[in-house]
Amino acid sequence: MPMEPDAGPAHRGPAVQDRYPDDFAWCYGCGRHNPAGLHLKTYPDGDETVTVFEPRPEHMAVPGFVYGGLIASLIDCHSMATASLALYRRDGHRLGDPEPVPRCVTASLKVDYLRPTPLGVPLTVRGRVVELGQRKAVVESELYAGETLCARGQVVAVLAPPAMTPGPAGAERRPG
Ligand SMILES: CCCCC/C=C\C/C=C\C/C=C\C/C=C\CCCC(=O)SCCNC(=O)CCNC(=O)[C@H](O)C(C)(C)COP(=O)(O)OP(=O)(O)OC[C@H]1O[C@@H](n2cnc3c(N)ncnc32)[C@H](O)[C@@H]1OP(=O)(O)O
Repeated sequence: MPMEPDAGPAHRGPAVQDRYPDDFAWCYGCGRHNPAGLHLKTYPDGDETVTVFEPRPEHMAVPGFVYGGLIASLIDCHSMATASLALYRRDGHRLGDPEPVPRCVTASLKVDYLRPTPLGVPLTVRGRVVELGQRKAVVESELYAGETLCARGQVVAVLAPPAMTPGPAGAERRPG
């Protein structure tokens, strides 16, 4: 069966973050060029998106449990990618097209921590767009440890305005 270019991880298609423009691929949470970053990867899954990330021991809040700031980062980056993909598709593209995926910035990030999130297991975040505007998307993302819903985020993403140009090239883009 031919591989669908817009398919999820089971189909080994590109992640949204693989298709961001190079200048906008330095984010700590998901930038493919940031050697010290988390390298989160978001894949389409029907009308939703999915990512899987296994926190490392240093991501702890207290022994055995994940730091809430990390959870917020996963929800943030996954929701930004979910919004970017929705705007890309709205413009008639499919992931895998040669045009880069547009970049969004976080206007608002709200996280509800519903249950303690255990360390030592992969976390799955599923996202979906609940409102799509011309330059804005509202995304809801849910974070699971196994079958347990541990956190829920509501995120407002705004397309980076064309006037927003990246900072100067050089050392400040190359941490460490
Ligand atoms: C890194 C960000 C800043 C650096 C900029 C320089 C260059 C970068 C260029 C592109 C970005 C590339 C890569 C980004 C990398 C990583 C991203 C990962 C995620 C992050 O780590 S990113 C950092 C934290 N992020 C910020 O640093 C944003 C600071 N901020 C702003 O730059 C403005 O604030 C902005 C652009 C968000 C909006 O400003 P704006 O003037 O363009 O748009 P406007 O006000 O018209 O809002 C349009 C619609 O969004 C709604 N809206 C706005 N704010 C809202 C809020 N707080 N709550 C609910 N809704 C809100 C309005 O209600 C309206 O909705 P509606 O269309 O329905 O009326």
